[in-house]
Amino acid sequence: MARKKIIAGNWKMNKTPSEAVALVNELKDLVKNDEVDVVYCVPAIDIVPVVEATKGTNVEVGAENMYFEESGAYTGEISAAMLVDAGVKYVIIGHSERRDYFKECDCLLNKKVKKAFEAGLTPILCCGESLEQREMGVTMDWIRLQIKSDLAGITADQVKSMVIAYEPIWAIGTGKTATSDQAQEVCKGIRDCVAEMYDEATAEAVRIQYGGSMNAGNAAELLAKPDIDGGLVGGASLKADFGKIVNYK
Ligand SMILES: O=C(CO)COP(=O)(O)O
Repeated sequence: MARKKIIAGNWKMNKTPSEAVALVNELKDLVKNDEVDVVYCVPAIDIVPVVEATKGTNVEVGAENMYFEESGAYTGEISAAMLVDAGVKYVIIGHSERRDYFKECDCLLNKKVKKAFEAGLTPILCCGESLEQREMGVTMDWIRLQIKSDLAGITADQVKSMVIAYEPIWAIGTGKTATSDQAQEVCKGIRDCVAEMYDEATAEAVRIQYGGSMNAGNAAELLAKPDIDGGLVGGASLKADFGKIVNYK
């Protein structure tokens, strides 16, 4: 069965609650497309108003992060149960900005992935290499390590339902997109890794996005590749361009 494309915006630390609602309303008609899944991953404080503003539309809401503990004394953190209760369906886990600036390691991310599934959220697990790693020729070794650690103990059925985002760090926010061939090669490598860890059926089902300077101009070429099942879009998700990415065909 063909995998349905999933185009997700990652708003990062942008948009106040009132700006968020204004953006949702601005994009409402532009992002209509029932052939793809459309997701807005928004800052925690924007979740409640964005869930409200997207009611009755084709857009689902995601979080950009969460903590793995159930509840308790974890000042500043947000639990999976809070996200679910607020109407969130997806959660980004292990974005390179969190791995880098907030020192999130694979053992923590594995706990977050487990908790997300336990709560009924769909994880969007990010992986990707630095420029130095690419130049050293260890891109796939590094990504395989990330995936194997972050998915430890996760079942085949869970993996079938999740999303993996390949985001080369050197392409994030730099305007320097991976070529569609480079992106395809790694997305295929990720699928092969899933096949090895689980089986062919799981590898065929899991959706793999590309992220890194995706925009209205390059989306169609990237999304035409056989192993690229969608995009995780940063900068271009904050403007009308996002509608063009969703309607890339
Ligand atoms: O990090 C990204 C999405 O998670 C990509 O960001 P840009 O699209 O701004 O490069």
